[in-house]
Amino acid sequence: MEEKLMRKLGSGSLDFETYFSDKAKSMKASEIRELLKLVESSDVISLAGGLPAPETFPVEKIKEIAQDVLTHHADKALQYGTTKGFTPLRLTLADWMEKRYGIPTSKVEIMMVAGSQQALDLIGRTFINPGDMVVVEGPTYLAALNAFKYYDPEFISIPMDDSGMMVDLLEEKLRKLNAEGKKIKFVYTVSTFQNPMGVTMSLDRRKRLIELAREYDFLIVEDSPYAELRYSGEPIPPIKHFDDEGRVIYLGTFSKILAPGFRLGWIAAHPHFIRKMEIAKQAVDLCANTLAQLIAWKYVEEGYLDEQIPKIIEFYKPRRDAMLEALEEYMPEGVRWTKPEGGMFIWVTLPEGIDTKLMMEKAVSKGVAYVPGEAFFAHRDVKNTMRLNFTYVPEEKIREGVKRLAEVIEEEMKA
Ligand SMILES: Cc1ncc(COP(=O)(O)O)c(CN)c1O
Ligand SMILES: O=C(O)/C=C/CC(=O)O
Repeated sequence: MEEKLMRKLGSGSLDFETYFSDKAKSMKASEIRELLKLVESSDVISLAGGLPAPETFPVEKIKEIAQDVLTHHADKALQYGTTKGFTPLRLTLADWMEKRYGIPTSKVEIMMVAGSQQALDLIGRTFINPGDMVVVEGPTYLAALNAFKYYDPEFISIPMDDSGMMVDLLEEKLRKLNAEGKKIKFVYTVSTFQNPMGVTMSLDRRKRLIELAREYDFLIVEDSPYAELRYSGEPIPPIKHFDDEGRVIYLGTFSKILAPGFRLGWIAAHPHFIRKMEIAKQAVDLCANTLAQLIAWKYVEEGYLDEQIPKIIEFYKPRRDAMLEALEEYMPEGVRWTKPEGGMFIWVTLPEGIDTKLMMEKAVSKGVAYVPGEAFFAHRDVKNTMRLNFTYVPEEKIREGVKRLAEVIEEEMKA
C-alpha cells in the first residue's frame, strides 16, 4: 500500500532524508514487523511472527464486559486517565501477581503501559545514558535491542544454554569489569520461555543473578510475557520474587493471555522507579488506553483471566508437540533445536556456515517463513540460527511447514 503510494507520489521536490534526526537515520526496521507484511499471502505457512492464535481471544466475554463498562463507566472508560493507569486495575493486578508469583503488594507499584514494548522504551529513556553497559542474552528479543539501541548503550551479550542465561559467564565478565572500575547499568532477561529460544532460566541461576546484582550493584529488567503459557514441567518463581531491595523491574502484558490488540501491559517495580517512568510516560502518550484498561480490570477482577489461561494452554500444547514431532521426523542430521516447556517459540541451530537470512528467500518461495536468528543477537554475529513460532498455525500446517523447511535446509546443506 505505502509502496504504491510512494511510487505514485514519486520522489517529488523534497529530499526527505535530509529532514530526519541522526537517531532517526540510524533506526533499523524490525525484522519481525517487516516479515508480518511479507507473509500476508495465504500460500506461505508462516512460522515467523509471535502471534497468539485468534481462537484464544475471548471475544464473547470481551463483548459482554465492554457492554457493561460502557453502560456503567463510560465517563471513565472514554476519558483521559491518569498516566500510572486505572487504579482499580493496578490494585487488582498487584493482588494477582502476589497470588500467582508471591510478589508482595507492599513491595511493588504497578504502572499500566501501551504494551510491554512501550515499557522497554520507557526503560531506555529513563535508565540508559549513552555508553552505559547493558547486559542482554545472546540471543534475545530483537525489539528490546531496537528499543534500547535508541539510547546508545554498549551491549554486552551473554550466551544462553538450555537453562537460560549462562550466569557463570556473566559473573566472569562482572569480575573483569569491576577490576577495571566499570559497572553495568542493568541486565535484561526474558526469564521464562524466552523469546526467541523458548528456554527458561533455572531457579539456581535466578537466585545467583539477584546475588550478583547486589554484589555488583546493577538492576535487572525481567521481561515476562510468556510465564503463564506452561505446557509441561513445574512453575518457577520470577526473579522479582527474590528481590528484597527493588532491583528488579518486572514487565507483564495482556498480549499473550488476553489479546495483543488491547496494547496493554504493566511494569511492577519500586515506587521510586515507577515515578520516574511515569514522568517519562507523561511526555510519551499521557496514559494507556482507558477503555482497554477498564475491560481488562473486569476481566481479571471477575476471574475470567484465571479461567481462560488453562484454555490457552490446552490450545497451544498440541501445537508445540506437533512442531517438536515434525522437527524430529523431518530435520536432517546436524540440525539442533530447543525443547521448550512453554511459551511460543522453538530455536533451531543449523550447521556452521549456513546463513539463514540468505536462505529466507528460498524458504518463502517453498511456502514457509521463519525469523532469521541474526537480528536476535546484539552484535548480529551469529548467522546459522532461526526462530520458529508454533502458536499461530494449526498442527497440520505446522507439520507441513516444518517439512518444507527441512527440504530447504537439506538443499542448503548439500550446496
Ligand atoms: C520478550 C517480549 N517482550 C515484549 C514484547 C511486546 O509485547 P506487548 O505486546 O506487550 O508490547 C514481546 C512480544 N512478542 C516479547 O516477546
Ligand atoms: O514475534 C515476536 O517476537 C513479536 C511479536 C509482536 C510483533 O508482532 O511484533
